[in-house]
Amino acid sequence: MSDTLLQIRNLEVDYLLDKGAFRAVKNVSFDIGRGEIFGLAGESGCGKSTIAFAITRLAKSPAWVTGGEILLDGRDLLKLPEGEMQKVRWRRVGMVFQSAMNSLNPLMRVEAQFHDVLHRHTGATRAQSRERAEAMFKLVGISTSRLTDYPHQFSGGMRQRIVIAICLALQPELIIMDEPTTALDVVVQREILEQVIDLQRSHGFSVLFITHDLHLMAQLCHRIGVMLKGELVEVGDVRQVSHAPVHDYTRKLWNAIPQLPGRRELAGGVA
Ligand SMILES: Nc1ncnc2c1ncn2[C@@H]1O[C@H](COP(=O)(O)OP(=O)(O)OP(=O)(O)O)[C@@H](O)[C@H]1O
Repeated sequence: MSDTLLQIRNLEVDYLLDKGAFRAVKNVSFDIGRGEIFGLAGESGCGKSTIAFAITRLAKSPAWVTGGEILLDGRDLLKLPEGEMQKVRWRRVGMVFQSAMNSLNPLMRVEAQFHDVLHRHTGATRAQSRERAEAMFKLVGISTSRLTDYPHQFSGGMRQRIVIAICLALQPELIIMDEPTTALDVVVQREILEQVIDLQRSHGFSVLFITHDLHLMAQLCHRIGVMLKGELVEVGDVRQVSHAPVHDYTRKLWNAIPQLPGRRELAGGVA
């Protein structure tokens, strides 16, 4: 088994608009290793979410993948029949999106939502789902007595933890987190992300972490890719990208972060 879990090769994604095709992702290539937290940074509209949707093949019209490969353990996801791809989604590649809190069904008790996902993907019985749901609730720090509650009975932060718990219940090898906590206040954001990192360390899954918050990204990720207008302009380990950025745009991104008193400026990056 290779150390590389996901290989994105020369990915190109267009949005087919009335006025012609708009290329949102241009010849992008990067790898994510097993157990690696890979961050994708860049200003709004540079194509980060388009890549996340392409990996999961959840991109909807007018998005169109026009070129490249997305290899998961060497198999090109872009070539899988939809039925096979459904088995990959959640089971091997979990997703926590910005709007994840809203992805819970308001009319179903949380326990039933665990069962729904677990039964569909693993054929779990109700008792097995309950057991798994309890274990996951403990992991994300919510009392198991609340499994019978409805989503509206939880705070925003708790709902996001629940989505993460459901995602983890299937033990995916890769979790894509696209602005997973942006809608939450900073304290809750940090708490949740610290928890995800703890879980990542104990469970060893890989993470593709997408956020505007470069500072947070530098704290959480092993490697970072920086995007500009659909192109990946720099990829490197977190120390290199933050302390010795090669691309001018990466330097600009760092310099755009408000400096804390006493912070050193290093080669255009921050220390
Ligand atoms: N449904 C769509 N139709 C047309 N263009 C789109 C559509 N969705 C995204 N785009 C365009 O594709 C480009 C990439 O968008 P994308 O959402 O991937 O960027 P992003 O880096 O994730 O931004 P953000 O950080 O704001 O979420 C942008 O120029 C955007 O306007």
